[in-house]
Amino acid sequence: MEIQVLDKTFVPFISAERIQNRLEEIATQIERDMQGDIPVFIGVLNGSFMVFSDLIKKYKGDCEMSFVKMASYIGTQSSNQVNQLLGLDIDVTDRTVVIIEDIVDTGNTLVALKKLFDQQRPKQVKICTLCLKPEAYKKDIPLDYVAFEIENKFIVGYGMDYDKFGRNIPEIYQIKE
Ligand SMILES: O=P(O)(O)OC[C@H]1O[C@H](OP(=O)(O)OP(=O)(O)O)[C@H](O)[C@@H]1O
Ligand SMILES: Nc1nc2[nH]cnc2c(=O)[nH]1
Repeated sequence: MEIQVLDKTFVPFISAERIQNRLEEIATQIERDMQGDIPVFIGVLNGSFMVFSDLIKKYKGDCEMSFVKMASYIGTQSSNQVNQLLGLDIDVTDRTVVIIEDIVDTGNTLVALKKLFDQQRPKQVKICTLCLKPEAYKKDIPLDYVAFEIENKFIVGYGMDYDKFGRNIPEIYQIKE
């Protein structure tokens, strides 16, 4: 069923069930990769709040967590300028950091995040994203955990907004063109 968010129409794209199944697999993969390390999960607000919450509930090992807040998108377009709105409140020196994103698109946000974390000399920084748009992503930062590779079209729901609306939709919708 199509939905309307503000002036745009969206069609169903990734169901809540598919999201949960992939997050289960990724949580298991991260646990296996940690090899005794206690990771610090970092959620990138606002968009990652749902994926962060669901993923961390599926992670069985010990972990710490915190959030940073970055913003680059205006409407359906990347602004090419990433602003840090809320900084890091945890010392990640010598720690394994797992950054959790809802989506990697141009990668501009990721570059800003990587810079922010590398300043603190962590042991390693792993990147986890629910969605990746491979056609749009032209940066060379490797992505460690990708739940869904998607085409280069705007999506909404499951934490992701269109002009501040639609974040509360429990599954992902794609723009109808
Ligand atoms: O790879 P990029 O082109 O940088 O796009 C990805 C970023 O865009 C969205 O955030 P946004 O800036 O819209 O802020 P939000 O999380 O508050 O929605 C999303 O949550 C990612 O952080
Ligand atoms: N809501 C939303 N935010 C994004 N940020 C980068 N790409 C997207 C997208 O497709 N949808």
